[in-house]
Amino acid sequence: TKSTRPQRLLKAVQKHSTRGDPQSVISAIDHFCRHREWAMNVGDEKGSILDSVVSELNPEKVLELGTYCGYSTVRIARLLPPGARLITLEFNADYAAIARQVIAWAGLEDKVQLVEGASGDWIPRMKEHFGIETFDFVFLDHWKDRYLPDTKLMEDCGLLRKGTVLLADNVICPGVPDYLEYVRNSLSYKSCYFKSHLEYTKAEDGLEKSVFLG
Ligand SMILES: Cc1ccc(Cc2cc(O)c(O)c(C(=O)NC/C=C/[C@H]3O[C@@H](n4cnc5c(N)ncnc54)[C@H](O)[C@@H]3O)c2)cc1
Ligand SMILES: [Mg+2]
Repeated sequence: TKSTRPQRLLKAVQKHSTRGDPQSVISAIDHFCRHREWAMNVGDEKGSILDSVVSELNPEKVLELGTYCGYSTVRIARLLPPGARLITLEFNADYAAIARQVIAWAGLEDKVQLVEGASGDWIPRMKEHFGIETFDFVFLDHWKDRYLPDTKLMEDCGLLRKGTVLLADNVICPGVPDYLEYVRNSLSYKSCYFKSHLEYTKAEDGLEKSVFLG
């Protein structure tokens, strides 16, 4: 039977990158998406902005919503200090299976916990199941109509603390108008927009960085 795009992306990683070398995995995926098949990874341009936000923050506890093939998981985890942990949620079993192999190939499985399930089910269980008090950094890149409800759910579950940084992908394309309106107008957030482009294209897109003020 015909392979899927994530399966072909994984093959490209295994063929064109070095096991245990996260940067080569990132470059292999970007090359595949630019020259073979576009895929909805945050990409190299927005990825550099993601890198700078993570490097500046040096987070211990990270949550990623929407793993897909694990590209941004690898980008974030490669920058985390020893002992830091990234929990990434993915409810599509096929994507989760590919992402696990990409993360393992990059040699980052010790820093990453991929949880197969829906954000709405797992956010309320973070404390009792993973012993998480609060997150230092959250990367939102899942279905766009879930950004706002999941942000409110994280607030309600006490998972955000003064200074927690939320970074949201695709705030222009596909766009997340309800989420943007919320974080830009709420007194509980200090928000700013990083203008960029939709991965591997010339279309405008960007990341919204929102600091929770408590
Ligand atoms: C019009 C238009 C269409 C597409 C684009 C291009 C474009 C560019 C982008 O960077 C994009 O991120 C997207 C995009 O749609 N991303 C959605 C990403 C979902 C992944 O997350 C998973 N997931 C979704 N909801 C949940 C959930 N609750 N709990 C756990 N996992 C979830 C899914 O299983 C997928 O693994 C699209 C641009 C413009
Ligand atoms: Mg995205």
